[in-house]
Amino acid sequence: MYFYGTQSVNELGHLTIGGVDTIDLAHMYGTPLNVYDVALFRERAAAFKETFKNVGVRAQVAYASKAFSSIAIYEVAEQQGLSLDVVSGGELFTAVSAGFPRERIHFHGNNKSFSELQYAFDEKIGCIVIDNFSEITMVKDIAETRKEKMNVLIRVTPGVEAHTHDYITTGQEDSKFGFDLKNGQTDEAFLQLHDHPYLELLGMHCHIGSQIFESDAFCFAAEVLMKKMVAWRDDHDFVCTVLNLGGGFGIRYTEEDEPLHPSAYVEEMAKVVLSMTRSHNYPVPEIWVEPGRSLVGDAGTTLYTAGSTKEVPDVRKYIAVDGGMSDNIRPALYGAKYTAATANRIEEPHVDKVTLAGKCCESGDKLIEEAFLADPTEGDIIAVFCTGAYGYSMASNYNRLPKPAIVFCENGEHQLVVRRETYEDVVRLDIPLQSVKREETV
Ligand SMILES: Cc1ncc(COP(=O)(O)O)c(C=O)c1O
Ligand SMILES: N[C@@H](CCCC[NH3+])C(=O)O
Repeated sequence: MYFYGTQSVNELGHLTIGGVDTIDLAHMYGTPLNVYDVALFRERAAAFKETFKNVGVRAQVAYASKAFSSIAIYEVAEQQGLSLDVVSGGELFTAVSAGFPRERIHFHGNNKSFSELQYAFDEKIGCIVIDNFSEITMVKDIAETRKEKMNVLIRVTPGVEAHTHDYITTGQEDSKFGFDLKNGQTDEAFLQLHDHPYLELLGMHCHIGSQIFESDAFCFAAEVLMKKMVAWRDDHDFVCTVLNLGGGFGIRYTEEDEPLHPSAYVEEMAKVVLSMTRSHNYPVPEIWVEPGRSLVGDAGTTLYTAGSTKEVPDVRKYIAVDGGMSDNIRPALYGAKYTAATANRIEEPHVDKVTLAGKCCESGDKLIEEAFLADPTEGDIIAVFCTGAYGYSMASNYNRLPKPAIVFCENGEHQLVVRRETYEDVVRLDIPLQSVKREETV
């Protein structure tokens, strides 16, 4: 059994997280339940920050909160001295609701609306990462009308094809994100922004994709952007003070995954930046990174209750749980792989091969095609590991399933941080038919 972070086993043979018995949690809060190991999040955050300190560069580590956005996780991020990457008015509102320091909020997105951008100005956030030409027009318009300053970065697609699922690569030229580096769009964006009276161009941003293991791809992206920064200095006498290299650091979902320690990726990138600054006599920029998955992914575990089983003779045994693609779309969307365990008998041999199915009305709603569990039977609590990133944040009410509750565990204590949706929540936006007149039919 592979344990993440503070996971362990207690005297009852139950899985514990943050020193709390997961079976107690399942009984107290119900299932499906997302449980976060807060100490692991803190450890990861500290490791990123420590790495930059050791390498000797100024840095901001921004939590890419699309991975899991809630007021409580923003509060923990704040406590850890992280910055915050938000990608919508809704995430910004969550940050504001958490009282997150505005100057450490960075706003991303390939189609920010005028009102979202105005909201960013209202809140005087730290930086807008500009993605396209219409955004330049809008941001200039807002800044000039209000006569207000705003820091901006230019998002660039550096032409790096990282090895990951097609849906989560973003650094290649044919991407909906950012300005292309090779065809001149990035330079054009630079010319439109670099001497604006209200917009403070800090530098460049790139993010090559998600769940990437090879550090070469990150280092290559750093090199490509540094070269462009040097060219702007040489041609326009403009020095970038910030280089944002995004997130995307891969984590271990199953034993097939062999990531480096998350902070090792940033160490290598920082070294590339330092060596380029030395060889081009360039002032060392502040490096920003945006880890999402590598901060919260393995800190999250989902607890389900096992329900019906079905044997397809000589083919497989299905065991269904009380959630599925509604709380974790990743297996259905990306073919993502996970591991699981029978949390109430965690020490027994996990040798029974089953397909862990969800309860949604879709044949593709399988959480794990080949799960090895300890003789799973109805009523068992099944823990699916590593669900902390892009699980709850991509959850839906498909089949009108209420979204799960979320509990934080740390030092033997637990706290509900997102309550479970009720059936009333599920219909809260519905408006019953009232005034539509029907033609009388005879
Ligand atoms: C711009 C940007 N930054 C950071 C991230 C975080 O990525 P990850 O969760 O893989 O670290 C993403 C998502 O892929 C992103 O689009
Ligand atoms: N949602 C994706 C990652 C996309 C990251 C956002 N750019 C996943 O679950 O792996």
